[in-house]
Amino acid sequence: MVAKVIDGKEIAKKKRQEIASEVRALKEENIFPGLAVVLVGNNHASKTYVNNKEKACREAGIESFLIALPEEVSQEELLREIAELNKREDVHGILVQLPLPDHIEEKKVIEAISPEKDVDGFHPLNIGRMMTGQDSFLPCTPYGVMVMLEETGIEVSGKHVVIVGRSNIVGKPAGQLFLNKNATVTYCHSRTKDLEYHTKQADIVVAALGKPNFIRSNHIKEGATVIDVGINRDEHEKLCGDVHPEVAEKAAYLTPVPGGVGPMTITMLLFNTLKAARQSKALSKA
Ligand SMILES: NC(=O)C1=CN([C@@H]2O[C@H](COP(=O)(O)OP(=O)(O)OC[C@H]3O[C@@H](n4cnc5c(N)ncnc54)[C@H](OP(=O)(O)O)[C@@H]3O)[C@@H](O)[C@H]2O)C=CC1
Ligand SMILES: Nc1nc(=O)c2c([nH]1)NC[C@@H]1CN(c3ccc(C(=O)N[C@@H](CCC(=O)O)C(=O)O)cc3)C=[N+]21
Repeated sequence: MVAKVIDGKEIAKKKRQEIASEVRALKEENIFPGLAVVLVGNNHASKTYVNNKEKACREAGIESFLIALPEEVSQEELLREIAELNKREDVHGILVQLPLPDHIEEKKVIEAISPEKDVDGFHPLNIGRMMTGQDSFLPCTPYGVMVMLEETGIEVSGKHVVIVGRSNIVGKPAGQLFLNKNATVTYCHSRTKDLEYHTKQADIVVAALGKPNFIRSNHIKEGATVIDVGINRDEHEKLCGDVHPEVAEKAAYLTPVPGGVGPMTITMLLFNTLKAARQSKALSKA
C-alpha cells in the first residue's frame, strides 16, 4: 500500500479562511481579537514558531502582541507580566512559549494565565473541563490532529488509537480527545516494554516522542493511519518528523513533516483566540 498524504497545509489554509471571515464579522461588532505571545530568552526554534504565529495572526486579521523577555527574567517578573495581560481588554488570548528556562516553574506560570485567555488550553481548569467533556479551550496540537482526521473523513469512533508520548502538551491531551470521540486509547512512553507490539495493533498511531525518524515500518499495521507530530532535525539538520519515510509504503494515510500537524497547531491557536474574543463579548454583556 502507498499512503495517501494528508495535506495539513491545505486543510489549515481552508480553516484559516473561515477564521478570517469570522474575525471580520466580529470586528463589525467592534471586537478586535488580540493574541499576546510571551517569549522568554533567545531560543532559535522558539523564535521561528513565534514568527509563524505572528504571521498567521496578521493574515487572519488578529492583532498580535509580542512580549519578549530576557532569559534571566525572574519568575516574579514574568508572573507580573501575565497579570498585566490578564487585565488588558485588547488581549483575548495569552500564550507563553514553552519550554521556559530552568529557573522558572512552568506550572506556576500556566496557572497564572486567566483560564478565559488560555488559548493553549494548558491551564488545569481547561484540562479538567476537557477531561469531563465540557466546553473548554482544547490544546492546539491535539485539536489540530482531530480536525485533520475529520476533514479527511477518517472515522475515529471504535478505532484503536496508540499514542507514543505522554507529554502534557501533546500525548496526554491527544489521548483524551480520542477517548472523547469514542476511540480505544493506548498510551506508550519511554518505559513501555515492546513498543512495536502495541503500535502494530493500532488503527491510528500518533507519534509524539520527539525522536527523528524513530517509527519504522515494523511498528505499523498494514493500512493504518499514521499521524506524525514530531518536529526534529535529522543528522543533516534537515527538518523531519518522528516517523521514518519508509512508513509511507505500509500506511493508508500519513501526515507529512513539514506541512502536516504543524500548520494545524497554529490554525487551532487562531481558532481559540477567536473563541476567546467572542466569549469576552458575552462576558462583558453579562
Ligand atoms: N507539530 C506541532 O505542532 C508540535 C510538535 N511538537 C513535536 O512533537 C514531539 C514531541 O513533543 P513533546 O510532547 O513536547 O515532547 P516531550 O519530550 O515532552 O515528550 C516526549 C514523550 O515521548 C516519550 N518517549 C521518548 N522516547 C521514547 C521512546 N523511545 N519510546 C517511547 N516513548 C518515548 C517520552 O516518555 P517519558 O514520558 O517516559 O519520558 C515522553 O512522554 C517533538 O518532536 C516536538 O518538537 C511538539 C508540539 C507541537
Ligand atoms: N505554549 C506553547 N504552545 C505551543 O503550541 C508550542 C509551544 N509552546 N512550544 C513549542 C511547540 C512547537 N509548536 C509548533 C508550532 C508550529 C509548528 C509549525 O508551524 N511547523 C511547520 C514548519 C516548521 C518549520 O519550518 O520550522 C510545519 O510543520 O510545517 C511547529 C511546532 C508549538 N508549540
